Order: sequence, then structure tokens, then C-alpha cells
Amino acid sequence: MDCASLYTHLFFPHMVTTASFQRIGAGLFKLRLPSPACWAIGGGRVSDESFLKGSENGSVLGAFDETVPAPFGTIDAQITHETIDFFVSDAEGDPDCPTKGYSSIEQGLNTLREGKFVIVVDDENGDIEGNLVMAASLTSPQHVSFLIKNGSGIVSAGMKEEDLERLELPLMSPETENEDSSAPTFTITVDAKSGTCNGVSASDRAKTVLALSSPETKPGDFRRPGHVFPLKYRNGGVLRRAGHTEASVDLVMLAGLPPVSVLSAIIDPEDGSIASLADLRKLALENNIPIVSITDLIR
Ligand SMILES: O=C(CO)[C@H](O)[C@H](O)COP(=O)(O)O
Repeated sequence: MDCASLYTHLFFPHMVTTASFQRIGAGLFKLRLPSPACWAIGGGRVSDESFLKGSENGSVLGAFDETVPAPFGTIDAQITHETIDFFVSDAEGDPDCPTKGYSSIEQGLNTLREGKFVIVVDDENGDIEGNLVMAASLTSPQHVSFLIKNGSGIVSAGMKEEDLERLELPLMSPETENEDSSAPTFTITVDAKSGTCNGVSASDRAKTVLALSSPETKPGDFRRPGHVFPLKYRNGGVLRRAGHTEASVDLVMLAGLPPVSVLSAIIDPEDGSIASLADLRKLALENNIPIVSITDLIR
């Protein structure tokens, strides 16, 4: 990922302050340093192909098209000396190469554009956590069924503050946002009213996710509480908070899709613990899903 493109499209001018970058710096220091090994220069080659040869998700080996640039034109922002200095001085390795064993961000974006899942991995503090992520606007009942089967059962939607305000979805616990930046910021839960039954089926939850992603929906289109968990995206994305919420929304935005993601933490099918990297790779291989790293997205 071209760092300048990421800065340009994730930051709004009012956010580029010294205070903001002090917080970003703290977040980055918690991340694993990337390997300088180059596995997919320019995003034109799939990374660790040995574990990504399945076909169900249909995206890992066949989707990459380097003739299609990421449409970056949707967000207004500016580059400042602070942003450039920060990343030049703190990032290591080649920013155009994914970490060894991971797919490139470009490949992840192409997969999202095809309406397919990517696995987003965060290994902050050495504890791997993978989330299945896709664009909310392209979600079907089959996607939600896959998400429920392989994820935690909680279907979340990463959403920007402006959309949460438009839909009148306040945080479940407002103090969390200020007191603990590592905690996920869940809003009250919702079900779409139109065309749904009790809200919990894959079909109903897919309708809710689609409704959350539509700019046309109104506050009255949802029942509260419900079975889908919106998560508030922190403005600035992964450059501010290196979480799955921010990564998922940044990725769908960079893919040129409406800025609402659907995500769920991936669980070990045997014992219900958080899936290990080996579990994530098995799931990726069996379903042809690229695995991307939040560290690479930040770089
Ligand atoms: O399970 C999840 C969503 O259902 C996510 O893993 C989590 O809630 C949000 O992740 P993060 O705190 O990294 O943004």
C-alpha cells in the first residue's frame, strides 16, 4: 500500500494534529515490526500460496487485477509534514511489500470489491486475532451464514460516526470510548424492520447489515435492541487505532465501497477459543480467503 495514498484518504484536515500523531505513535509501537521480505511487490503476486489454494471464496489466486487501481477519490484529506515525517521515521521494511505469509493489501481490496471475505489479522501484543471482514453493502444470507459458522456468532458492522448519528445509534457504553481506546465501541444493537422475522436468522441479519450500509435508511427503519452489533469506527482509522473495526472500514473505503463493514472474530471450531494463526490459515486455504495484516495496512 502506498503510504501517501493511505494518508491522503484516511485523514481529514481537522484531525491532523500533534496530539493525534502522538496517539498513533503509541498504537504503532504496540505492533509487530514487519518483515522486510517481499512476497507481493506492488500487490501483483499472491503471498504464501502454499496455504491459499482453495476455491470457495474464489478470490485469492484469481481475483487480483493490477489494471484496476483502488478508487481513492471518496474522502477529502491533506498530507502534512507531520504525517510524512512520522511514517518515514517509524515504519520499517518495504511499505510496498506485505509481511511474509500475508496477502497484499491490494489483493485484499480486489477481493472485497468482488463481494468476498478477507481475513484481517491483528497481532498486537503477540496475541493473534483474526476477523472475517467484508463490505456490508455486498452481504448476502450465505455470507452471514458463513460468518456465524466460522466466527463468534456476533455479527458486527463497522460504521462511521456520521452514519451512526444519522441512524441515531448511540454507544452502548459511551464512557468506554474515552477511557479505554483498546475496547471495541459497540452501539446499541439493531434489526432491520423491513422483511425480517425475529432478526436472528442469517437472512434477517443480512437484511439488517444491508440496511446499515445504505445511505437511504432512516432511524425508524430499525428495531432496538436487535441481533447485529454496530461498532463505531474511530476517525483516522488504523492510523489512529489499530483495531479490526478501523481496519475493516478503511479496507472497504479503500476498495471504493460504501464505508460500512461486516466483521466477526474467528473462533477455533474445536474448543471455541480465539482461532490461532494455524486455524486462520486452514480456514483461508479451505475457502480461498486472503489473509491481510493490519500492520501492512498501516504501512
Ligand atoms: O468480534 C469482533 C466483532 O464481532 C471484533 O473482533 C471486535 O469486537 C472488534 O475488534 P477491535 O476491538 O479490534 O476493533
